[in-house]
Amino acid sequence: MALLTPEDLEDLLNKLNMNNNIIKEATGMDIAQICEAVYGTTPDSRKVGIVPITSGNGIIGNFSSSLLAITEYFGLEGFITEHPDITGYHQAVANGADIILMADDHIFVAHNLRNGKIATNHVCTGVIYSEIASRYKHTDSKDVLVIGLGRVGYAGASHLVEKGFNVYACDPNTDFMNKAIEELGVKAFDIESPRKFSMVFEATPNANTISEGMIAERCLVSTPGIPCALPDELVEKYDIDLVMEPLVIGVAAMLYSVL
Ligand SMILES: N[C@@H](CCCCNC(=O)[C@H]1CCC=N1)C(=O)O
Ligand SMILES: [Mg+2]
Repeated sequence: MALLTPEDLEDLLNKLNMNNNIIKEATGMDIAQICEAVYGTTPDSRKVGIVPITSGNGIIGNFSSSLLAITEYFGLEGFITEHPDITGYHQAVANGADIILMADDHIFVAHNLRNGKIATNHVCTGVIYSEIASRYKHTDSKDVLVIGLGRVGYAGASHLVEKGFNVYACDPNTDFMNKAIEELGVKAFDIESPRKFSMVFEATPNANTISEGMIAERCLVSTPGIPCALPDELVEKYDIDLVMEPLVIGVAAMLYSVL
C-alpha cells in the first residue's frame, strides 16, 4: 500500500478547503453534509486520542498533527499522546479518549471505545470518494466508472453497487477484476469499447490512469489516489471537476462512521 509522505501532508487544510468548494459546486453539499448523509451521524463532544505508531516504516512526519487538525476541523476535541505505541494507547485511554485514531503501515483505524464501532481508512476512503463521485449534479446518468479494485477501489465499487448505480470497473489485476465481477456484479470496463462517463472514482497509486476515451466533456473525477489520475492536457481540454485530496476526506469519513 502506498504510504503517505510528510510532503503529501503539507498545506492540508488549504487543500481541503479548495476540494470542499469543488465538492459543494459539483454535488450541492459539502464534505460534512455528505458524511452525515452516508453515516447518519453528527460530530458531538467525543474526545479523540491520536496515538503515533512506530512499527514498520515508523512515524510519518506531520501525520499525527494532521489527524489532530482534521479532528478539530470537524468539531471534535482531540489530543496526541506524548508516547507512541502501547504506552501511548494507555495514555489515550487514561486521558479519557472516547475514540482512538492510530495507524501502522497496513491498517489505519478509528475505534470508538464507548459504542464499540471500529472503522478503517481504506474502507471509509473508498466509500466516501465513491459517494462524492455518485452525487455529481450535472448528470442524470446512473453509470459510474471505478478505476482500481484494490482495498480502496473495491470498497467504493461495493458501496456504489449497494446504492444501485451501474458500476463499470477496470483493474489490470485479473484476480481483482474477477472478484469484483463475481462478488459485486460490476461490469468490466473495456477500453476497446469506450463509454464516456460523467462520474469517475479512481483509486490507484499510478498516474494518468484516465484517458480521453473514458470521460464525458463535463465530468466529476473523485480520487484519493496519489499521483493524479488525470493527465494535465485532459484537465485543460475538458470541463472536469477534480476532487483529489490525500487524507482529510478519508479521515472525516472514519470519524463520522464511528460516532
Ligand atoms: N505509523 C505512522 C502512520 C503510518 C500511516 C501509513 N498509512 C498510510 O500512509 C495510508 C493511510 C492514509 C493513506 N495512506 C504514524 O503513526 O505516524
Ligand atoms: Mg482521503
